[in-house]
Amino acid sequence: MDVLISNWKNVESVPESFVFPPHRRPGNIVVPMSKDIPVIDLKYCRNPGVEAIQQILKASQEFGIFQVINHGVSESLMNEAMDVCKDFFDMPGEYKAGFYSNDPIKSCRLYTSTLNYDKEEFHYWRDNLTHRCHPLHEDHILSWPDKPATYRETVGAYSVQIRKFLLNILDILCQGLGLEDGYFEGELTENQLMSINHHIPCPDPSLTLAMPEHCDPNLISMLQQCDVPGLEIYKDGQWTGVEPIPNAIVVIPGLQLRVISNEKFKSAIHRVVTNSKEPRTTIGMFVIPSNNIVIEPARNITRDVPAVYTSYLYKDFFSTFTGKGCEAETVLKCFRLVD
Ligand SMILES: O=C(O)CCC(=O)C(=O)O
Ligand SMILES: [Fe+2]
Repeated sequence: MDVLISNWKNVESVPESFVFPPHRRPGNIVVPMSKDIPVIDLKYCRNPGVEAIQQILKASQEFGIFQVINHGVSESLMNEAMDVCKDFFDMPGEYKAGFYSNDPIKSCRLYTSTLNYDKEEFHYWRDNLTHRCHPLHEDHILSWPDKPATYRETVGAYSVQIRKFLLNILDILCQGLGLEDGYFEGELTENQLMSINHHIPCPDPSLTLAMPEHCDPNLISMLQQCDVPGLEIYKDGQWTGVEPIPNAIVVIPGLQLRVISNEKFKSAIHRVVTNSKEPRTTIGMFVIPSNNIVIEPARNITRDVPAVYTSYLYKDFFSTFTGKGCEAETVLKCFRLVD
């Protein structure tokens, strides 16, 4: 069978290599949609009011995830970006094969499950296309799909608008934490990856997952869900769904924000489940520090309270993260100063 699940047709049962051991299966439990995850209305503001700032801070403290509406990113551009991403996964297998790679160094790679496909015990029900998209160097753009024909133009414009949006959110968090102006400018936000997930309908969603339980290891992430649910967060001992709201942007502060905020902020534990009816496509954008930047609890915060974490290089955090099976608490423990 073809490795890429987006090439599979008429799938009648879950192949054995995608069936999880019983204790890791999502099972048949119906997970309700969360009524609590904050939905923050920015009313198209470049300079959001005090109320929105307070809401974003509170959401970062209590949930480590929130949704934003009226965010200023063009709705038609969001729809066009989703369309070109879906169209890419609908392209013939021979075209997509040119992008297939499990090499994390490659600036554009298409793979199934995880980059560890060859060694992992069981596979996740997803295909993923990841590529760099900041700065918009021609070298990067030339590595992106050239089909559908509008992919590069649309995704280029989308990357720029989403970056503006995420930097604006970081400015708000910077003010809210009382950090010096421009704290997140430069190397802390040097890289940006676009990560498109595609899941075909799964004949038995109780047996497998589309993405494992995880926290995002980077600085901050955004997600554009399509209208098909699947994203869930783990809070207060249970899983709840993140409702797909048309044109909303989901924001997840990453583990680096948890460290920089000295544990004031959370980074939501999340996973993705499959469904048997419809394909699901989502676009994620990850803002990532440069490898050699020092990450530490912000000094403006640790003037008054003890630092919870030691200083480290981002690359050391990231290699520990992948080395420890992407298990957030285990990794954070390696850099903790206090229990
Ligand atoms: O596709 C989703 O809804 C979530 C994706 C995600 O969590 C990730 O790519 O890190
Ligand atoms: Fe994630």
